[in-house]
Amino acid sequence: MTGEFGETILIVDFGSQVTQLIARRVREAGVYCEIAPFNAAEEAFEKLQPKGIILSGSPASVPAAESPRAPQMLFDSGLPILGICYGQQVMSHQLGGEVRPGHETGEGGEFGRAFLTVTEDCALFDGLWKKGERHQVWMSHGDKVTQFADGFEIVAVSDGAPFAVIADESRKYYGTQFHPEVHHTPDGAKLIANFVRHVCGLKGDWTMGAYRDAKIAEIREQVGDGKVICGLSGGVDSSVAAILIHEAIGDQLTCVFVDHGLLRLNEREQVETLFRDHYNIPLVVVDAEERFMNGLEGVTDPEKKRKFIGAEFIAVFEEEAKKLGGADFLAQGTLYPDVIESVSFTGGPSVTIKSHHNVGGLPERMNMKLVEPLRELFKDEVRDLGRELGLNDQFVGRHPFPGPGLAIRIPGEVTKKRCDILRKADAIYLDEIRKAGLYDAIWQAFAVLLPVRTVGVMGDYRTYDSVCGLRAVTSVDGMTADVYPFESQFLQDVATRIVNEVQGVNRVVYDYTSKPPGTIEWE
Ligand SMILES: Nc1ncnc2c1ncn2[C@@H]1O[C@H](COP(=O)(O)OP(=O)(O)OP(=O)(O)O)[C@@H](O)[C@H]1O
Ligand SMILES: O=c1[nH]c(=O)c2[nH+]cn([C@@H]3O[C@H](COP(=O)(O)O)[C@@H](O)[C@H]3O)c2[nH]1
Ligand SMILES: NC(=O)CC[C@H](N)C(=O)O
Ligand SMILES: [Mg+2]
Repeated sequence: MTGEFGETILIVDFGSQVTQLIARRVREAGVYCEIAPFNAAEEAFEKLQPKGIILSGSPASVPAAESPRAPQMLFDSGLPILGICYGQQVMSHQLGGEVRPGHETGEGGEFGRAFLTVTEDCALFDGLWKKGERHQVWMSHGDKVTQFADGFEIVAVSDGAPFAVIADESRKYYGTQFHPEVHHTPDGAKLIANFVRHVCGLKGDWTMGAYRDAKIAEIREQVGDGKVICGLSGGVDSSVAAILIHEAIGDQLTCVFVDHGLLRLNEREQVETLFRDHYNIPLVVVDAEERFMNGLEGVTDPEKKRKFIGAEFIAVFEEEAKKLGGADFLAQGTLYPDVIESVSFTGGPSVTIKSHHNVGGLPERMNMKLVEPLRELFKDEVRDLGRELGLNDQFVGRHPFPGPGLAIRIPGEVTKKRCDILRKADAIYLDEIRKAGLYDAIWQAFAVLLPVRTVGVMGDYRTYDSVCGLRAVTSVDGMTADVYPFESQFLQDVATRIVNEVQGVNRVVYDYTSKPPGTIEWE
C-alpha cells in the first residue's frame, strides 16, 4: 500500500544537528520524505507508509544508559534501512552487533574530513564507487561499531573506522559511519539517491506539484467544513500558505494581517494592495500598534520580547476569530527551520537557539487548532511551491521578514520613536540595494538600531545619537549564512544617506558575522 504522498521515505531522528539535510537530499532525489522523532516513528510509519527508512545521527551514545533506540517494528517491516552514524551504531546494536564508546576503545574519534577505501562493491555504491577506490567523506563520531551483526559485511574502511560502511545486501540494510547528507561528503547526495532509487527501487518522480495536491487533500480532511483564519504577513511563507489553503477550502478561509507597529516603512499599505489586487481572499487588517507597544514597554530581554509577541499575535487572532463568528483553525506559514531552531525535537540535548514567535513563542493554551501546511519545507522549497501555485514574483522573491519585526532589530527597549528612526534607515538601505540591482542576490538585508549613542560632528555641531547597524547575508535556507560582500563605496554611500537623512542616527556600521557563529537577526 502507498500513502497519500506516493512513494515515501521515513527518516527517524535521533537528534542530530543535520537530520534536516537528509530530508533535503531525499527530496532532491525526487522522493518525498518526512522526519519523525524516534519516539513517534511508529505513528509516522502508519501515516506515511514508507518504502524505505533512514536512521539519523545523534549526540547520544549507544552504550550509554537510556540512549534512544529505533522501534523494533521498523526492523520487522522488511523495508530497506540506511543507518547514518548513530543510525549505523544503533542498528548494529539492536541486531546483535557491538558498539563501544570512544573512551573505552582509547582510539578517539574522527571529526571532520576523512578518507575511506572501498573494499567490496555493493548496491549503495552502484555507478559511483568501485572496489579499491579511495573517497573523501565527512565524519563526526567518537563511538564505533566493533562487531557487526549477523548477515552484514564490511564494504568500506577508514583509518579510524574499520566499519566505515557495512552492508547486508539480502535484507537491504546499510550503515555508514560517515555523514553522506552533508556538503563535505562530495558524493553524499548521490549515495542517498542510490539508496532511495536503486536500493529501495523508487521512481524518484515526486515534484512540488505532487506535494501541492497531497497537501490540498490533507487540508480538506483536517478542516472539514470548519472555518480557518490565516495569519498573513505578506511574506513568502504565509502568502504561499494562504493560497494553498484557499485552493483547498475556498471561502472557509479569512486572512488576518496584524499591523503591530513593528512593520517596515509603508509595509501595511503595500501588503494590502498587493494582496487585494491579486487575490480574491477576504483580508482583515488589524490595527494593533498600541497594544503591542504598550506590552513591549520596559521589555529588553530578547526571549521575553519574542514570547510576548507570540502570545499577543494569538490573542489578536482569537479576537478576530470571535468577530467572524468563531474559527476552528489558525493557519500559519511555519517552516521547518522555524521548528528546528525553536524546539529541541527529541527532548534531547539539541538546544533552543531562539523562540520563533510562531513556534516557541506560542502560548501553551490555544483555542484554535493549527494548520501548518509548510511545516516540513525549507524556504527555497516554499518558493518553488509558490511558483507552482502561480504566485506573483513580487511575493516569491521577497526577503524574509520576521514576525516580531523591528522589535528584534532594536536591542533594548522598543519604542515608537525608535521604530520610526529604524524604519527610515532601513528604507534607505533597501532603496539603495534595489537601485544597485542587488536585491535578488541577497537573502536578507536590513538595518538594526543599537542601544548605543556615540559622539559625532555635523555642521560644526556636536551630535550624540544612535548607531545604526547594517546586515546583509546570502543563504540557501536560513540555517547557515554568509555575509554579503558589498563594495566599500556602496556601504559608504548608504552610510552617508542614512546619517544625512535620518534624525537620531549619526554613525553607521556593517555587520561582518556569518551564521554560525552569529544568527541572522540580532536578537
Ligand atoms: N504581521 C503579521 N500578521 C499576521 N500574521 C503574521 C504576521 N507576521 C507573521 N505572521 C505569521 O507568522 C508566520 C511566520 O512568520 P514568518 O516571517 O516566518 O513568515 P512569513 O512572514 O509568512 O514569510 P517570510 O519568512 O518571507 O517573512 C507567518 O507565516 C504568518 O502566519
Ligand atoms: O517569523 C519569524 N519569526 C521569528 O520569531 C523569527 N526569528 C528569526 N526569523 C527569521 O528566520 C531566519 C533565521 O534567523 P536567525 O538566524 O536570526 O535565527 C531569518 O530569516 C530571520 O529573519 C524569524 N521569523
Ligand atoms: N554523529 C553521530 O551520530 C555521533 C554518534 C555518537 N554520538 C558518536 O559519537 O559516535
Ligand atoms: Mg515574515
